Amino acid sequence: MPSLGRLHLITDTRPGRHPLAVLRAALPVAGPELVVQVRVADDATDREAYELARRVVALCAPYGATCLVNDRLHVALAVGAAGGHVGADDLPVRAARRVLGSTAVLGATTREAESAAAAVAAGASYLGVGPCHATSTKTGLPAPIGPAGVRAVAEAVAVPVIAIGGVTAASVPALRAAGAYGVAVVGALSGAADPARATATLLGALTC
Ligand SMILES: Cc1ncc(COP(=O)(O)OP(=O)(O)O)c(N)n1
Ligand SMILES: Cc1ncsc1CCOP(=O)(O)O
Ligand SMILES: [Mg+2]
Repeated sequence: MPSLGRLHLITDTRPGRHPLAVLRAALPVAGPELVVQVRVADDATDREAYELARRVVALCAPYGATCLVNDRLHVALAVGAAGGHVGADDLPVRAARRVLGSTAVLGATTREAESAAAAVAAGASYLGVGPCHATSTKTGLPAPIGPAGVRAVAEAVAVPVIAIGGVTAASVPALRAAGAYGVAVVGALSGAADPARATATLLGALTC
């Protein structure tokens, strides 16, 4: 299993956003610490997901960064991504592991200790835990769990915990202190005036 980067950049494909420009800015700064999760809107076609993922894989390779694909594991396999991420509406973790194979990176979403342990037992190699804080990027989420919720999960499992939801550089120290191995962000990089600088700031908070 490849070692996991600490900064997970989730592609922002909302109108007016520029996921590949953000990625091009982040890659030289973060290199192998960057995990790029290709996430497209639910109504995007598989072809659109494939074309974006194919480009992300090619951009990541020279920097040693990792590409994962959210939800659509057939796209992950088709583009040669390192793995995928699944949540409650996606393939169950055990089925996802069967699809991706034993050596792939497989992330699973969880927000409490019991389901976290079950996801790891089923084959998850890391956990996406949140929402930690309020976010405007995804609707319909339960209340934020905060650093205390992250701690409860991190204490229950031995795999890396990636905190997600409203994460900024300012919130990273408390999440790290709670046991998060890394963070996943959309807005903190996609909405930054200077994504390269924002990447450096987030990385600095993650690795100090
Ligand atoms: C790192 C990480 N954590 C959580 C999620 C959320 O996954 P999911 O609950 O399946 O929701 P969607 O992202 O599919 O809308 C994630 N993508 N990444
Ligand atoms: C996909 C997802 N799942 C939980 S929060 C979230 C979005 C996180 O986006 P942001 O970093 O902009 O809050
Ligand atoms: Mg999902």
